[in-house]
Amino acid sequence: MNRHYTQLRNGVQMPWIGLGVWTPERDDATEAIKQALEMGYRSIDTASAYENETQVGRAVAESGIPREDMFITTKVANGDQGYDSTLHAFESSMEKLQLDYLDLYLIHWPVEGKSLDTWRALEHLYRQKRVRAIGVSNFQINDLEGLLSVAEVVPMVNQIEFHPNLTHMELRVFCKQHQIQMEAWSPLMKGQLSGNETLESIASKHGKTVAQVILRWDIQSGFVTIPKSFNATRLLENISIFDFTLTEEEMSSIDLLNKNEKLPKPDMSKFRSRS
Ligand SMILES: NC(=O)C1=CN([C@@H]2O[C@H](COP(=O)(O)OP(=O)(O)OC[C@H]3O[C@@H](n4cnc5c(N)ncnc54)[C@H](OP(=O)(O)O)[C@@H]3O)[C@@H](O)[C@H]2O)C=CC1
Ligand SMILES: O=C1CO[C@H](CO)[C@@H](O)[C@@H]1O
Repeated sequence: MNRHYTQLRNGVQMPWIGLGVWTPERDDATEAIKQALEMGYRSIDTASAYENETQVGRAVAESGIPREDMFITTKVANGDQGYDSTLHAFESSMEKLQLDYLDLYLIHWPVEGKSLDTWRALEHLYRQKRVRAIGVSNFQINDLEGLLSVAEVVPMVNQIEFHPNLTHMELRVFCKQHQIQMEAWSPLMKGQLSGNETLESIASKHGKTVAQVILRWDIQSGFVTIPKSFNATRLLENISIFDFTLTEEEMSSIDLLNKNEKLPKPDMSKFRSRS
């Protein structure tokens, strides 16, 4: 059902939709991931900071799905940034994930004075073939310009907050120019989906839910999307988006909902050195 892939600039195939597994409550993700894999999900987005890489590793190992069919992403935490500490953090993540290679390794957030050294470590892991693709997260145009001025390997992915209230038009143009695949975090606005007449009317025209319309809009906008759900009904709902197409007019009317509005910031104390 979700065997739909985008091709990264180095030729690696990445599923258009994956499962996000961050929860503020630190709920156990193992059973939800297993259910998702049975339904056809093949891509999982975790991070060292989510403290659930062990659960991801267990669910993937117990699923019996061939390694080459899976696409696993994790991220280096802010407190681990720097060259040696990133290499160390990578090995720790791999052990928890029970993997000998990773599909995508991201810098979780830009950290001033550290991210360029972190990037050199990611380039090293990429050259050593420990990682099939490397990228960044939460990088704005100025962060990317700084990185691109020194990078030997151009980032393949930039994972950012993206939903109908926050559409990053300029960043999208920049990433497209540099063949950096955009990826949407919190695509479902953390579940705050009701009360928007435009989205509700498009959903009812297609016989789909508002969540499905937003996820379809993501991929038609060229964004890989990683909605989180630990509920069987919603897990299935979220990957059932390949049997309809939004018109150009519908796409534009969703683009016009943009308010440049970020979701409220959660408690960042778990994210160590992020100030
Ligand atoms: N790089 C970064 O800095 C960040 C990355 N991320 C990544 O992105 C992923 C997704 O973002 P996240 O912040 O979790 O938020 P999402 O926008 O994916 O929303 C998740 C919430 O929406 C609910 N939900 C899921 N599907 C539906 C549906 N079909 N209808 C109604 N409600 C639904 C979920 O509840 P339920 O589980 O009960 O279904 C959950 O409460 C994260 O899990 C993480 O992997 C997130 C934030 C930052
Ligand atoms: O990855 C993450 C999980 O979600 C948090 C809340 O949106 C983010 O701040 C963090 O970067």
